[in-house]
Amino acid sequence: MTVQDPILRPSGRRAVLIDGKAAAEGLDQAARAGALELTQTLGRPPCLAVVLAGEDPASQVYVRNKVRRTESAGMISVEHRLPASVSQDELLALIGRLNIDPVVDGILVQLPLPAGLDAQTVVQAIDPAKDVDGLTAASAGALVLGAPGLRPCTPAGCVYLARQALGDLTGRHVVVIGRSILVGKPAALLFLDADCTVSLAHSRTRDLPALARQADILIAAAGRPGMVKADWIRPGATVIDVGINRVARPDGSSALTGDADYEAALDIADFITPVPGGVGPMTIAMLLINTVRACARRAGLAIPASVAGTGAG
Ligand SMILES: NC(=O)C1=CN([C@@H]2O[C@H](COP(=O)(O)OP(=O)(O)OC[C@H]3O[C@@H](n4cnc5c(N)ncnc54)[C@H](OP(=O)(O)O)[C@@H]3O)[C@@H](O)[C@H]2O)C=CC1
Ligand SMILES: Nc1nc(=O)c2c([nH]1)NC[C@@H]1CN(c3ccc(C(=O)N[C@@H](CCC(=O)O)C(=O)O)cc3)C=[N+]21
Ligand SMILES: [Mg+2]
Repeated sequence: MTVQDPILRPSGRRAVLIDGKAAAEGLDQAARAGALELTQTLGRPPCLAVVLAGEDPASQVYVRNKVRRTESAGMISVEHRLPASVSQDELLALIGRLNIDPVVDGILVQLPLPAGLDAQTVVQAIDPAKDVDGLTAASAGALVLGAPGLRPCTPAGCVYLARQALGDLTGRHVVVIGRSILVGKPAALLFLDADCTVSLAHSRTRDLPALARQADILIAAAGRPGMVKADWIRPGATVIDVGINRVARPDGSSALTGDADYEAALDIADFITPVPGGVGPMTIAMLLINTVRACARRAGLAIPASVAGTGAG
């Protein structure tokens, strides 16, 4: 009898990649169909306003992608670029104008904000009806209560990809690493809503590798490249890697990498999301879906059938 390495999958089969880019393209098409329907009913397309303060290069890349995909889904994108020196009051005044602008359906304030600005104050100024990031107190409260509302995009993307790999998620143990307001905390609530058993881990969690090994679905959202080692993963688990880390390569160029030791994880997990091409594209897809939903709700119309089953909430 040969003794199997308890970690390595006996068959030697490698994990199946969950293709977030393909899933996101499907959702973009759904958003496009919904946007077209609303355009015909309302006589104007759904509109997303993106507020970008400062010059953070990563934020500029994301915002460019958001604008491009919003427009190719047949929606209007209005970009508001402000200098890093913008005052809190100027930013709040802009939010106030966007809140009362009848043709603006969604408002996204790109985070992080430059030093000196208080992100919570600015985000909480957004009209909850236009809160396509799902970050206002009203949206967070609706998520806790299980009431209808706009759900945070990245966590909604994680649930969507987990369902794509596994189907029904009932009873699965989900371990979320990271408790931020943007990702970890709402991800825990959304998986709870999907009838999973959820553990929410963070930097003070004791023996995180042992907890992670209990996960059927491991959500890595700590922002620590390569943190999730092979022996943190239960053989056959699903790994959803939210981390977006830019790391320097020996030749001086830079590469994008997630929070999992990806190459090693391929031998242990059954399903894994790559970085890039995993959760990242899904975040933008859910933003487009939320913009369609916000537009329909604001107009008192039913959510278009093409997007009704796609997002969360
Ligand atoms: N794919 C996408 O669309 C998106 C990707 N991201 C990426 O996801 C990652 C997380 O983002 P975000 O939530 O905003 O980050 P934050 O820095 O706001 O939060 C990180 C969380 O991870 C926890 N953490 C950090 N280090 C450890 C550790 N060693 N062990 C356990 N927990 C740890 C922190 O714990 P504590 O609270 O105790 O400090 C904190 O709760 C980043 O890489 C970010 O770039 C973010 C948004 C969207
Ligand atoms: N208010 C707010 N809402 C956000 O949702 C928000 C934010 N602020 N601040 C920053 C984070 C990060 N984020 C990403 C979105 C898309 C990709 C994405 O498309 N990534 C591509 C690669 C992009 C690249 O090459 O850099 C991929 O993973 O394949 C990544 C990360 C949204 N965030
Ligand atoms: Mg297996």
